[in-house]
Amino acid sequence: MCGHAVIALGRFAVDYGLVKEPSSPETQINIHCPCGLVKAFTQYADGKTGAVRFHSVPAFAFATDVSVSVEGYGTVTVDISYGGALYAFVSAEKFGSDVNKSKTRDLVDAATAVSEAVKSQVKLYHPVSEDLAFLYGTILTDGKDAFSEEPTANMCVFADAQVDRSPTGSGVTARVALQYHKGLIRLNQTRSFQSGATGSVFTGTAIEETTCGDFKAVVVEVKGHAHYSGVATFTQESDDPLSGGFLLR
Ligand SMILES: O=C(O)[C@H]1NCC[C@@H]1O
Repeated sequence: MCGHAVIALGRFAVDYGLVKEPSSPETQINIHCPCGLVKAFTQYADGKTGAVRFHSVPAFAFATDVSVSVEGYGTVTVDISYGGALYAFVSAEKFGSDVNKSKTRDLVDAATAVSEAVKSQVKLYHPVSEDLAFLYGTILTDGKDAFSEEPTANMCVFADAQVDRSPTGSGVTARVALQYHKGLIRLNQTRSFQSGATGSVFTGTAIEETTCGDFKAVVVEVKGHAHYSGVATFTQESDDPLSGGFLLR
């Protein structure tokens, strides 16, 4: 699930007329993601769209204080949480790094090694669907999980060692569920989450208690801004050997 994309699609759906009669001050857009229904609410006034907030699927702390043996780094203790996708969370400090200042290469290497360790050493599970029981990535944090008005930073390294340029919608959801599980934030207490990569900010709030199978869960509201950067047309020619795309590692 991509919360960052939900925020972008919330604006796109209104701006490109997918919603026939948008309402002010907000228009609701229901988006069916692989993890379930995500409700987006797009600010809309005087014909212009603005910030988008969404309500997540039930998010829950899967396991806390899990020790894994990480190649090149030794034993590392991580938390694992679900916010539409499963992530491992660990403070960058554990690797002698700073999520805001260290070289991206160093952060990516540490996060990727953690992801590989968790994938091979921890049996993951999701009560709704086996398809959701995989680790999407590792989120390195600044360790500032106790409630504060100040933003807390994180960097998400997901899929094939890609770095998220946003604070990660599904990652913020998972991190809020983790903080709520640990009693570090209350319902309706909003925190700001800043991307260690770009400095962009989302807010995250646990708004409702719920369950997901046997897990105590919360619905999380994530809010952010998306901006247009262009319009593109892709073409696929039948004789192009690279028309299916390629991946450089
Ligand atoms: O915002 C998100 O949830 C996504 N961004 C990249 C990784 C996640 O899918």
